[in-house]
Amino acid sequence: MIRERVDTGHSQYDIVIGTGLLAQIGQFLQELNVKASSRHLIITDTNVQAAGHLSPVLASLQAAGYRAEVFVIPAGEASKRLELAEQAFEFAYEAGLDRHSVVLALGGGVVGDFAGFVAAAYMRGISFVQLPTTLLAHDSAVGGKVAVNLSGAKNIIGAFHQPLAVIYDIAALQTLPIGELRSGFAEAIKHGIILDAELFAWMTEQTPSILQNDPVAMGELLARSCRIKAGVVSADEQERGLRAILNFGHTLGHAVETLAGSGHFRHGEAVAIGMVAAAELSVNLGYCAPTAAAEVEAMVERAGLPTRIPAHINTEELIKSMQKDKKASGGTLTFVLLCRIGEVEIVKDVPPERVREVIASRRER
Ligand SMILES: NC(=O)c1ccc[n+]([C@@H]2O[C@H](COP(=O)([O-])OP(=O)(O)OC[C@H]3O[C@@H](n4cnc5c(N)ncnc54)[C@H](O)[C@@H]3O)[C@@H](O)[C@H]2O)c1
Ligand SMILES: O=C(O)C(=O)C[C@@H](O)[C@H](O)[C@H](O)COP(=O)(O)O
Ligand SMILES: [Zn+2]
Repeated sequence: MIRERVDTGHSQYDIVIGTGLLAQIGQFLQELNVKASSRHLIITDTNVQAAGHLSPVLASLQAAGYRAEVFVIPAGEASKRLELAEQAFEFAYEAGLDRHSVVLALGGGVVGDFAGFVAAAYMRGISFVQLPTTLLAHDSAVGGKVAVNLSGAKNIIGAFHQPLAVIYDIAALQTLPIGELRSGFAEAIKHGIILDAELFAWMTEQTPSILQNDPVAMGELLARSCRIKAGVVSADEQERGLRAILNFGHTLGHAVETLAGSGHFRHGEAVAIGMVAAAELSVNLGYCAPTAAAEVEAMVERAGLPTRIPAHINTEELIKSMQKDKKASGGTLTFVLLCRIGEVEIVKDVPPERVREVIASRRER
Protein backbone atom coordinates (compact mmCIF):
# COMPACT_ATOMS: atom_id res chain seq x y z
CA MET A 1 0.00 0.00 0.00
CA ILE A 2 1.32 3.47 -0.93
CA ARG A 3 0.32 6.66 0.87
CA GLU A 4 0.71 10.23 -0.35
CA ARG A 5 -0.29 13.24 1.75
CA VAL A 6 -2.08 16.38 0.64
CA ASP A 7 -1.62 19.30 3.05
CA THR A 8 -3.09 22.59 1.90
CA GLY A 9 -2.68 24.29 5.27
CA HIS A 10 -6.31 24.11 6.28
CA SER A 11 -6.97 20.62 4.93
CA GLN A 12 -4.91 17.43 5.25
CA TYR A 13 -5.72 14.03 3.80
CA ASP A 14 -4.18 10.83 2.50
CA ILE A 15 -4.22 9.29 -0.94
CA VAL A 16 -4.03 5.53 -0.36
CA ILE A 17 -3.14 3.36 -3.36
CA GLY A 18 -3.35 -0.43 -3.21
CA THR A 19 -5.08 -3.57 -4.37
CA GLY A 20 -8.44 -4.75 -3.03
CA LEU A 21 -9.13 -1.51 -1.15
CA LEU A 22 -12.79 -1.26 -2.22
CA ALA A 23 -13.50 -4.30 -0.02
CA GLN A 24 -11.98 -2.47 2.96
CA ILE A 25 -13.87 0.82 2.76
CA GLY A 26 -15.73 0.16 6.01
CA GLN A 27 -12.44 -0.06 7.94
CA PHE A 28 -11.11 3.10 6.25
CA LEU A 29 -14.25 5.00 7.31
CA GLN A 30 -13.76 3.77 10.89
CA GLU A 31 -10.15 5.03 10.82
CA LEU A 32 -11.46 8.38 9.57
CA ASN A 33 -13.90 8.48 12.54
CA VAL A 34 -16.96 8.52 10.28
CA LYS A 35 -20.05 8.09 12.44
CA ALA A 36 -22.08 4.89 12.05
CA SER A 37 -25.12 6.67 13.54
CA SER A 38 -25.63 8.83 10.42
CA ARG A 39 -26.72 7.64 6.99
CA HIS A 40 -24.21 7.88 4.17
CA LEU A 41 -24.51 8.16 0.40
CA ILE A 42 -22.65 6.34 -2.35
CA ILE A 43 -22.76 8.11 -5.71
CA THR A 44 -21.67 5.98 -8.65
CA ASP A 45 -22.51 5.53 -12.33
CA THR A 46 -24.20 2.82 -14.38
CA ASN A 47 -20.95 1.43 -15.87
CA VAL A 48 -19.09 1.29 -12.59
CA GLN A 49 -22.01 -0.54 -11.03
CA ALA A 50 -22.24 -2.95 -13.99
CA ALA A 51 -18.48 -3.63 -13.76
CA GLY A 52 -19.09 -4.98 -10.24
CA HIS A 53 -17.38 -2.30 -8.15
CA LEU A 54 -20.37 -1.28 -6.04
CA SER A 55 -20.97 -4.68 -4.37
CA PRO A 56 -17.66 -4.91 -2.42
CA VAL A 57 -18.14 -1.36 -1.16
CA LEU A 58 -21.67 -2.10 0.06
CA ALA A 59 -20.58 -5.37 1.70
CA SER A 60 -17.65 -3.70 3.44
CA LEU A 61 -19.79 -0.83 4.74
CA GLN A 62 -22.41 -3.23 6.04
CA ALA A 63 -19.79 -5.40 7.78
CA ALA A 64 -18.44 -2.30 9.53
CA GLY A 65 -21.93 -1.28 10.68
CA TYR A 66 -22.52 1.59 8.24
CA ARG A 67 -25.86 2.29 6.51
CA ALA A 68 -25.51 3.73 3.01
CA GLU A 69 -27.96 4.70 0.26
CA VAL A 70 -26.94 4.51 -3.40
CA PHE A 71 -27.55 7.18 -6.06
CA VAL A 72 -26.63 5.93 -9.55
CA ILE A 73 -26.10 8.47 -12.33
CA PRO A 74 -25.97 7.67 -16.06
CA ALA A 75 -22.36 7.11 -17.18
CA GLY A 76 -20.87 10.01 -19.14
CA GLU A 77 -20.03 13.70 -19.09
CA ALA A 78 -23.69 14.70 -19.60
CA SER A 79 -24.32 13.75 -15.96
CA LYS A 80 -22.24 16.69 -14.75
CA ARG A 81 -25.27 19.02 -14.71
CA LEU A 82 -27.23 20.98 -12.13
CA GLU A 83 -30.60 19.29 -12.73
CA LEU A 84 -29.14 15.91 -11.81
CA ALA A 85 -27.37 17.42 -8.81
CA GLU A 86 -30.75 18.75 -7.66
CA GLN A 87 -32.13 15.20 -7.83
CA ALA A 88 -29.18 14.02 -5.75
CA PHE A 89 -29.85 16.75 -3.13
CA GLU A 90 -33.52 15.66 -2.90
CA PHE A 91 -32.44 12.03 -2.63
CA ALA A 92 -29.93 12.82 0.12
CA TYR A 93 -32.49 14.85 2.06
CA GLU A 94 -35.19 12.16 1.78
CA ALA A 95 -32.64 9.54 2.87
CA GLY A 96 -32.00 11.61 6.00
CA LEU A 97 -28.38 12.61 5.42
CA ASP A 98 -27.14 15.03 8.06
CA ARG A 99 -23.99 17.04 8.66
CA HIS A 100 -22.12 13.94 9.88
CA SER A 101 -22.97 12.02 6.73
CA VAL A 102 -20.32 11.23 4.14
CA VAL A 103 -20.68 11.04 0.37
CA LEU A 104 -18.65 8.27 -1.26
CA ALA A 105 -17.73 9.07 -4.88
CA LEU A 106 -17.27 5.67 -6.53
CA GLY A 107 -16.18 6.11 -10.14
CA GLY A 108 -14.14 8.20 -12.56
CA GLY A 109 -13.81 11.94 -12.87
CA VAL A 110 -17.45 12.48 -13.76
CA VAL A 111 -18.67 10.80 -10.58
CA GLY A 112 -15.92 12.47 -8.54
CA ASP A 113 -16.66 15.99 -9.79
CA PHE A 114 -20.44 15.48 -9.49
CA ALA A 115 -20.48 13.79 -6.07
CA GLY A 116 -17.92 16.25 -4.73
CA PHE A 117 -20.15 19.10 -5.89
CA VAL A 118 -23.16 17.53 -4.17
CA ALA A 119 -21.13 17.14 -0.96
CA ALA A 120 -19.83 20.72 -1.20
CA ALA A 121 -23.33 22.21 -1.40
CA TYR A 122 -25.53 19.86 0.68
CA MET A 123 -26.21 21.52 4.06
CA ARG A 124 -23.44 24.01 3.09
CA GLY A 125 -20.88 21.26 2.87
CA ILE A 126 -20.50 17.73 4.18
CA SER A 127 -17.51 15.38 3.94
CA PHE A 128 -16.80 13.17 0.99
CA VAL A 129 -14.38 10.40 0.10
CA GLN A 130 -13.02 9.79 -3.38
CA LEU A 131 -12.99 6.15 -4.55
CA PRO A 132 -11.46 6.53 -8.04
CA THR A 133 -12.01 3.76 -10.57
CA THR A 134 -10.37 5.23 -13.70
CA LEU A 135 -6.75 6.09 -14.50
CA LEU A 136 -7.82 9.65 -15.26
CA ALA A 137 -9.19 9.98 -11.73
CA HIS A 138 -5.65 10.08 -10.28
CA ASP A 139 -5.99 13.71 -11.38
CA SER A 140 -9.65 14.44 -10.67
CA ALA A 141 -9.85 12.75 -7.25
CA VAL A 142 -6.97 14.77 -5.82
CA GLY A 143 -7.19 18.50 -5.24
CA GLY A 144 -10.80 19.30 -4.40
CA LYS A 145 -11.93 20.88 -7.66
CA VAL A 146 -15.57 19.78 -7.83
CA ALA A 147 -18.07 21.03 -10.39
CA VAL A 148 -20.84 20.57 -12.89
CA ASN A 149 -20.95 22.04 -16.41
CA LEU A 150 -23.09 24.64 -18.13
CA SER A 151 -24.36 23.35 -21.48
CA GLY A 152 -21.59 25.17 -23.40
CA ALA A 153 -18.77 25.25 -20.84
CA LYS A 154 -16.85 22.93 -18.54
CA ASN A 155 -16.83 23.05 -14.74
CA ILE A 156 -18.40 26.50 -14.42
CA ILE A 157 -20.54 25.83 -11.35
CA GLY A 158 -18.45 24.39 -8.56
CA ALA A 159 -16.26 24.80 -5.54
CA PHE A 160 -12.96 23.91 -3.96
CA HIS A 161 -13.94 21.17 -1.52
CA GLN A 162 -11.22 18.76 -0.43
CA PRO A 163 -12.08 15.11 0.21
CA LEU A 164 -11.58 13.37 3.57
CA ALA A 165 -9.44 10.78 1.78
CA VAL A 166 -8.73 9.28 -1.62
CA ILE A 167 -8.83 5.47 -1.56
CA TYR A 168 -7.50 4.18 -4.90
CA ASP A 169 -8.05 0.48 -5.61
CA ILE A 170 -5.75 -0.43 -8.53
CA ALA A 171 -7.69 -3.67 -9.05
CA ALA A 172 -10.75 -1.64 -10.10
CA LEU A 173 -8.83 -0.45 -13.17
CA GLN A 174 -8.78 -3.99 -14.54
CA THR A 175 -12.27 -3.55 -16.01
CA LEU A 176 -11.43 -0.22 -17.65
CA PRO A 177 -11.77 -0.14 -21.47
CA ILE A 178 -8.59 0.72 -23.40
CA GLY A 179 -10.00 4.04 -24.64
CA GLU A 180 -10.47 5.16 -21.03
CA LEU A 181 -6.97 3.99 -20.15
CA ARG A 182 -5.50 6.10 -22.95
CA SER A 183 -7.60 9.10 -21.91
CA GLY A 184 -6.36 8.84 -18.31
CA PHE A 185 -2.80 8.42 -19.52
CA ALA A 186 -3.05 11.90 -21.09
CA GLU A 187 -3.30 13.56 -17.66
CA ALA A 188 -0.31 11.54 -16.40
CA ILE A 189 1.69 12.64 -19.46
CA LYS A 190 0.66 16.19 -18.57
CA HIS A 191 2.07 15.76 -15.05
CA GLY A 192 5.41 14.66 -16.51
CA ILE A 193 5.50 17.54 -19.00
CA ILE A 194 4.79 20.25 -16.45
CA LEU A 195 7.06 19.18 -13.59
CA ASP A 196 8.93 15.91 -13.99
CA ALA A 197 11.15 15.14 -16.99
CA GLU A 198 12.26 11.89 -15.33
CA LEU A 199 8.64 10.69 -15.04
CA PHE A 200 8.11 11.68 -18.67
CA ALA A 201 11.11 9.56 -19.74
CA TRP A 202 9.89 6.63 -17.59
CA MET A 203 6.40 6.86 -19.18
CA THR A 204 8.00 6.85 -22.62
CA GLU A 205 9.66 3.50 -21.81
CA GLN A 206 6.69 2.06 -19.95
CA THR A 207 3.94 2.98 -22.44
CA PRO A 208 3.32 -0.64 -23.56
CA SER A 209 3.01 -1.91 -19.94
CA ILE A 210 0.75 0.99 -19.01
CA LEU A 211 -1.54 0.39 -22.00
CA GLN A 212 -1.62 -3.31 -21.15
CA ASN A 213 -2.87 -2.24 -17.71
CA ASP A 214 0.04 -3.98 -15.98
CA PRO A 215 -0.66 -3.59 -12.21
CA VAL A 216 2.98 -2.93 -11.30
CA ALA A 217 3.47 -0.21 -13.91
CA MET A 218 0.04 1.18 -13.04
CA GLY A 219 0.85 1.33 -9.32
CA GLU A 220 4.04 3.28 -10.00
CA LEU A 221 2.33 5.58 -12.50
CA LEU A 222 -0.47 6.40 -10.07
CA ALA A 223 1.89 6.97 -7.15
CA ARG A 224 4.26 9.25 -9.08
CA SER A 225 1.52 11.17 -10.82
CA CYS A 226 -0.54 11.62 -7.62
CA ARG A 227 2.61 12.87 -5.84
CA ILE A 228 2.98 15.64 -8.41
CA LYS A 229 -0.66 16.61 -8.17
CA ALA A 230 -0.59 16.52 -4.35
CA GLY A 231 2.49 18.78 -4.29
CA VAL A 232 0.94 21.43 -6.53
CA VAL A 233 -2.40 21.42 -4.69
CA SER A 234 -0.66 21.60 -1.30
CA ALA A 235 1.27 24.67 -2.48
CA ASP A 236 -1.68 26.50 -4.09
CA GLU A 237 -5.06 24.99 -3.26
CA GLN A 238 -7.26 27.65 -4.87
CA GLU A 239 -5.32 28.35 -8.06
CA ARG A 240 -4.03 31.78 -7.06
CA GLY A 241 -0.93 31.13 -9.19
CA LEU A 242 1.09 27.91 -9.49
CA ARG A 243 -1.91 25.53 -9.68
CA ALA A 244 -2.81 26.85 -13.13
CA ILE A 245 0.10 24.80 -14.53
CA LEU A 246 -2.17 21.74 -14.05
CA ASN A 247 -4.21 23.31 -16.84
CA PHE A 248 -1.49 22.64 -19.45
CA GLY A 249 -3.35 21.53 -22.60
CA HIS A 250 -6.71 22.57 -21.15
CA THR A 251 -7.12 26.07 -22.62
CA LEU A 252 -7.71 24.64 -26.07
CA GLY A 253 -8.57 21.17 -24.69
CA HIS A 254 -11.69 22.29 -22.82
CA ALA A 255 -12.85 24.31 -25.85
CA VAL A 256 -12.35 21.33 -28.18
CA GLU A 257 -14.04 18.94 -25.73
CA THR A 258 -17.12 21.17 -25.48
CA LEU A 259 -17.40 22.25 -29.13
CA ALA A 260 -16.76 18.81 -30.63
CA GLY A 261 -20.16 17.80 -29.30
CA SER A 262 -21.42 15.35 -26.72
CA GLY A 263 -19.40 12.11 -26.60
CA HIS A 264 -17.02 13.03 -29.45
CA PHE A 265 -13.89 13.30 -27.31
CA ARG A 266 -13.12 11.96 -23.86
CA HIS A 267 -11.57 14.59 -21.56
CA GLY A 268 -8.04 13.18 -21.85
CA GLU A 269 -8.31 12.99 -25.64
CA ALA A 270 -9.21 16.68 -25.89
CA VAL A 271 -6.41 17.54 -23.44
CA ALA A 272 -3.99 15.56 -25.66
CA ILE A 273 -4.91 17.73 -28.65
CA GLY A 274 -4.59 20.79 -26.42
CA MET A 275 -1.12 19.76 -25.18
CA VAL A 276 0.25 19.27 -28.69
CA ALA A 277 -1.20 22.63 -29.76
CA ALA A 278 0.15 24.41 -26.65
CA ALA A 279 3.59 22.95 -27.38
CA GLU A 280 3.47 24.23 -30.97
CA LEU A 281 2.36 27.66 -29.75
CA SER A 282 5.28 27.62 -27.29
CA VAL A 283 7.73 27.06 -30.15
CA ASN A 284 6.12 29.80 -32.25
CA LEU A 285 6.32 32.29 -29.36
CA GLY A 286 9.92 31.41 -28.58
CA TYR A 287 9.35 29.61 -25.26
CA CYS A 288 10.82 26.25 -26.24
CA ALA A 289 12.85 24.44 -28.85
CA PRO A 290 11.03 22.53 -31.63
CA THR A 291 12.56 19.29 -30.24
CA ALA A 292 10.60 19.69 -26.98
CA ALA A 293 7.31 20.09 -28.86
CA ALA A 294 8.21 17.09 -31.01
CA GLU A 295 8.71 15.02 -27.84
CA VAL A 296 5.24 16.00 -26.62
CA GLU A 297 3.64 15.03 -29.93
CA ALA A 298 5.54 11.73 -30.12
CA MET A 299 4.48 10.80 -26.59
CA VAL A 300 0.83 11.64 -27.28
CA GLU A 301 0.95 9.54 -30.47
CA ARG A 302 2.66 6.66 -28.64
CA ALA A 303 -0.23 6.69 -26.17
CA GLY A 304 -2.68 6.35 -29.09
CA LEU A 305 -4.26 9.72 -28.38
CA PRO A 306 -5.53 12.23 -30.97
CA THR A 307 -3.34 15.19 -31.93
CA ARG A 308 -5.52 17.12 -34.37
CA ILE A 309 -8.61 19.36 -34.27
CA PRO A 310 -11.63 18.06 -36.22
CA ALA A 311 -12.77 20.10 -39.22
CA HIS A 312 -16.30 20.64 -37.90
CA ILE A 313 -15.13 22.85 -35.02
CA ASN A 314 -15.12 26.53 -35.97
CA THR A 315 -11.95 28.53 -35.20
CA GLU A 316 -13.77 31.64 -33.96
CA GLU A 317 -15.96 29.51 -31.68
CA LEU A 318 -12.79 28.03 -30.21
CA ILE A 319 -11.31 31.49 -29.63
CA LYS A 320 -14.54 32.72 -28.00
CA SER A 321 -14.66 29.71 -25.74
CA MET A 322 -11.00 30.15 -24.69
CA GLN A 323 -11.57 33.85 -23.95
CA LYS A 324 -14.11 32.74 -21.31
CA ASP A 325 -11.76 30.16 -19.78
CA LYS A 326 -11.42 30.31 -15.97
CA LYS A 327 -7.76 31.31 -16.27
CA ALA A 328 -8.60 34.23 -18.59
CA SER A 329 -9.36 37.77 -17.48
CA GLY A 330 -10.99 40.56 -19.46
CA GLY A 331 -11.47 38.38 -22.52
CA THR A 332 -7.74 37.88 -23.16
CA LEU A 333 -6.16 34.48 -23.83
CA THR A 334 -4.10 32.76 -21.13
CA PHE A 335 -2.03 29.67 -21.96
CA VAL A 336 0.27 27.37 -20.05
CA LEU A 337 3.31 27.24 -22.35
CA LEU A 338 6.13 24.72 -22.54
CA CYS A 339 9.71 25.82 -21.75
CA ARG A 340 11.21 22.32 -21.77
CA ILE A 341 9.96 18.89 -20.70
CA GLY A 342 9.46 19.28 -16.93
CA GLU A 343 8.99 23.06 -17.01
CA VAL A 344 6.10 25.29 -18.11
CA GLU A 345 5.10 28.93 -17.72
CA ILE A 346 1.69 30.61 -17.37
CA VAL A 347 1.43 33.30 -20.06
CA LYS A 348 -1.31 35.94 -20.18
CA ASP A 349 -2.37 38.06 -23.14
CA VAL A 350 -1.39 35.62 -25.85
CA PRO A 351 -2.32 37.30 -29.18
CA PRO A 352 -5.38 35.59 -30.72
CA GLU A 353 -3.68 35.74 -34.14
CA ARG A 354 -0.89 33.43 -32.95
CA VAL A 355 -3.48 31.00 -31.58
CA ARG A 356 -5.42 31.05 -34.89
CA GLU A 357 -2.17 30.10 -36.69
CA VAL A 358 -1.71 27.09 -34.43
CA ILE A 359 -5.35 26.03 -34.79
CA ALA A 360 -4.93 26.12 -38.58
CA SER A 361 -1.73 24.10 -38.40
CA ARG A 362 -3.25 21.49 -36.02
CA ARG A 363 -6.36 20.79 -38.16
CA GLU A 364 -7.23 17.19 -39.01
CA ARG A 365 -5.72 16.23 -42.37
N1 LIG B 1 -11.61 17.78 -10.63
C1 LIG B 1 -10.49 17.72 -11.33
O1 LIG B 1 -9.43 18.20 -10.89
C2 LIG B 1 -10.50 17.02 -12.65
C3 LIG B 1 -9.27 16.62 -13.21
C4 LIG B 1 -9.31 15.94 -14.44
C5 LIG B 1 -10.54 15.65 -15.04
N2 LIG B 1 -11.69 16.04 -14.44
C6 LIG B 1 -12.97 15.67 -15.02
O2 LIG B 1 -13.06 14.24 -15.01
C7 LIG B 1 -13.95 13.82 -16.04
C8 LIG B 1 -13.32 12.69 -16.82
O3 LIG B 1 -13.05 11.63 -15.94
P1 LIG B 1 -12.97 10.12 -16.47
O4 LIG B 1 -12.16 10.05 -17.66
O5 LIG B 1 -12.65 9.28 -15.30
O6 LIG B 1 -14.45 9.93 -16.98
P2 LIG B 1 -15.69 9.07 -16.47
O7 LIG B 1 -15.92 9.26 -15.04
O8 LIG B 1 -16.79 9.40 -17.40
O9 LIG B 1 -15.20 7.57 -16.71
C9 LIG B 1 -14.94 7.15 -18.01
C10 LIG B 1 -15.83 5.95 -18.42
O10 LIG B 1 -15.37 4.78 -17.75
C11 LIG B 1 -16.43 4.17 -17.01
N3 LIG B 1 -15.78 3.54 -15.87
C12 LIG B 1 -15.29 4.15 -14.77
N4 LIG B 1 -14.61 3.27 -14.01
C13 LIG B 1 -14.69 2.08 -14.63
C14 LIG B 1 -14.16 0.80 -14.37
N5 LIG B 1 -13.35 0.58 -13.34
N6 LIG B 1 -14.45 -0.21 -15.23
C15 LIG B 1 -15.20 0.03 -16.33
N7 LIG B 1 -15.71 1.22 -16.66
C16 LIG B 1 -15.45 2.25 -15.81
C17 LIG B 1 -17.38 5.29 -16.71
O11 LIG B 1 -18.67 4.83 -16.47
C18 LIG B 1 -17.29 6.11 -18.01
O12 LIG B 1 -18.09 5.50 -19.00
C19 LIG B 1 -14.24 15.04 -16.89
O13 LIG B 1 -15.50 15.53 -16.57
C20 LIG B 1 -13.16 16.03 -16.46
O14 LIG B 1 -13.56 17.35 -16.64
C21 LIG B 1 -11.68 16.71 -13.26
O1 LIG C 1 -6.62 20.27 -10.65
C1 LIG C 1 -6.46 21.21 -11.45
O2 LIG C 1 -6.23 22.35 -11.07
C2 LIG C 1 -6.54 20.97 -12.90
O3 LIG C 1 -6.49 21.90 -13.67
C3 LIG C 1 -6.68 19.56 -13.37
C4 LIG C 1 -7.35 19.42 -14.73
O4 LIG C 1 -6.85 18.21 -15.29
C5 LIG C 1 -8.85 19.27 -14.66
O5 LIG C 1 -9.36 18.95 -15.92
C6 LIG C 1 -9.61 20.41 -14.01
O6 LIG C 1 -10.95 20.04 -13.80
C7 LIG C 1 -9.62 21.65 -14.85
O7 LIG C 1 -9.99 22.68 -14.03
P1 LIG C 1 -10.73 23.98 -14.55
O8 LIG C 1 -10.63 24.90 -13.38
O9 LIG C 1 -9.99 24.46 -15.77
O10 LIG C 1 -12.12 23.57 -14.87
ZN1 LIG D 1 -7.99 17.65 -17.01
